Amino acid sequence: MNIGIIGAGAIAHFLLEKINRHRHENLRISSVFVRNKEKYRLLESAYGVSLYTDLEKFLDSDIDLVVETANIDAVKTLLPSVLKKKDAVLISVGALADEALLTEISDLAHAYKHNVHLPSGAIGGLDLLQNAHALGTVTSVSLTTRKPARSLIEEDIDEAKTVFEGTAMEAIRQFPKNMNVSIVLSLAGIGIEKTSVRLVADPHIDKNMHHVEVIGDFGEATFSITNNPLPENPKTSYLAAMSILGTLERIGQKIRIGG
Ligand SMILES: NC(=O)C1=CN([C@@H]2O[C@H](COP(=O)(O)OP(=O)(O)OC[C@H]3O[C@@H](n4cnc5c(N)ncnc54)[C@H](OP(=O)(O)O)[C@@H]3O)[C@@H](O)[C@H]2O)C=CC1
Ligand SMILES: O=C([O-])CC(=O)C(=O)O
Repeated sequence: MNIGIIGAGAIAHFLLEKINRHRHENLRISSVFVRNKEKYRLLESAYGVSLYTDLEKFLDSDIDLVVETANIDAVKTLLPSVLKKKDAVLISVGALADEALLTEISDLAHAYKHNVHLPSGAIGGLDLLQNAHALGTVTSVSLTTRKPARSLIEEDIDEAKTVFEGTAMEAIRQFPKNMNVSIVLSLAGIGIEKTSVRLVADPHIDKNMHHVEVIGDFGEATFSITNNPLPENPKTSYLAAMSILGTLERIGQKIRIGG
């Protein structure tokens, strides 16, 4: 499968390394959509990709699918055009907290017969949550995220501090680079207004920690992960980048686990 990536930051570099540098058996990144070609010129020789600043030319290049690794604004402005021509994988899932965009995306995906894949990102347990929610019997979903203080706030603190407590909707508004996990969790479960979130800035940790609690008729489930950060962007967990690779590998499979 030939892939086009939007964005060329920490996650994009992870994918270029794992797919192109290590010569992935079934995947190849051939096109990268950027805002500034000069800034990313080295990618062409390092990974054998072509850079594009023109979205239509990028979409008409030799790609089967588009992977977004940019940010929420890029999803809002670019995804509608992408879906008219290609399937898409999104990591800045927080964009879909915007109900109007979610409806537009869903309508376009149906009209143009394209799929939108949302990787689980820096968390897990979404299969359980989706199954438990199938009959509408999940009563509570909560997420507690702890990140190194410097990823969340500028002030120096000595003790862990709750910097946000509220709904996933408000969490992604206030922390668009850190709370995408809360939106994929909401979409898999009971929704953006009902999923509760606590975000803690902790000066004593160097990993991104997520703790999910789900309660419903099925019983109760908890899921905790301590994520190593991506060196190029410590706000972003290594697993988030890996989850895109996992999603891409599963797209072509005939036997799907937990699907
Ligand atoms: N779902 C999840 O669990 C997670 C989601 N994320 C999200 O993934 C996204 C990528 O993360 P990461 O790689 O660490 O981020 P980086 O900041 O390292 O990289 C972002 C890249 O996107 C580019 N970019 C921004 N806007 C556009 C645009 N309109 N068109 C083309 N390129 C653009 C930037 O380029 P430029 O040089 O032009 O600024 C940069 O190259 C972020 O939105 C992050 O919040 C991260 C972790 C977990
Ligand atoms: O990478 C993480 O741990 C989570 C993150 O930034 C996000 O969800 O936006």
